[in-house]
Amino acid sequence: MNINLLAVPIMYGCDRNGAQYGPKILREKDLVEVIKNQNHVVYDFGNLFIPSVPESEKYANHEHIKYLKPVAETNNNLAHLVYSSLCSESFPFVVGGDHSLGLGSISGASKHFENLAVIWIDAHGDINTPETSPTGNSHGMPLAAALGVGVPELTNVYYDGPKVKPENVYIIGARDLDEGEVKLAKDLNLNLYTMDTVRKMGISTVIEEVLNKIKSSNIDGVHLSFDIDALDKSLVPGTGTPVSNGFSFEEGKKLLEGFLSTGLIKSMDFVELNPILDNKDMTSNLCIELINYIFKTLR
Ligand SMILES: NC(=[NH2+])NCCC[C@H](N)C(=O)O
Ligand SMILES: [Mn+2]
Ligand SMILES: [Mn+2]
Repeated sequence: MNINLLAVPIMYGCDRNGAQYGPKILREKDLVEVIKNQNHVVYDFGNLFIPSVPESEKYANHEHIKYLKPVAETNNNLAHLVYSSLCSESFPFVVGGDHSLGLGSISGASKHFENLAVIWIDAHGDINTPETSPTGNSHGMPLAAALGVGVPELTNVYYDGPKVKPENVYIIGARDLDEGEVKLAKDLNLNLYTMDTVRKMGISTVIEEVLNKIKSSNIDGVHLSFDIDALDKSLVPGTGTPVSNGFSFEEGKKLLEGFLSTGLIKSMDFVELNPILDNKDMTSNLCIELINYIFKTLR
């Protein structure tokens, strides 16, 4: 397959120094070679330009959302790269950076597809709004913004209005949802498979159910957004918001393969590696292993 490697070294969405170095360390660990060795052609687009804004201007654009302007601008640029990749029949693999970039990916993919579905594998829902966010960090908001909920600067990224319908959103592995997120998921009737639900149903049944729903709803493209904090806290010290009771490495692989082997996934994010927080490269090494597996199973 042709793969467009889109690296987005952004940390404005998590406000935690280090997340911007995800692409750098993964490249040092032969990211490009790893993908090529799984029989893909890689077009490395280099690092997306991230505007530099001093910390003193964190709240210059909004009283509660940090770095709103550079986050919106970055997502706008990313969206166009994702859209262009899809137009040229290349698979956009977006490497973060923090999860605020999920908005740009979804926006680009949704311009290309008539009816897009989004699978969001994450310990978090990332469906906060300025009103519900406990932190003001926009990496907790991208999925809400893609659904059309939030400030116009985010909900109107790339083109005005919602990018994905609530019935086409699948959140898997959530175990740290804020109060307002639980409410929004309910109000919009999102397909929410919390970790508790996954444990009750079993991973295979969850995969099967999600795929059946997608196949029966005239979806023409699926975007998979993978936040490494979906994995258990003990496995990923190098991420900004780790949460216990997460997936094991084997479970993570099983989930990824379950979706990637179907041929339905047309674009993907891989986010939230923070090398500065890492413990002896344990997380970045695990990321490389996962990425190897992703491109081994991608159809
Ligand atoms: N992509 C992430 N790791 N998001 C974590 C979000 C944490 C929390 N819910 C917040 O809004 O700040
Ligand atoms: Mn996330
Ligand atoms: Mn997360």
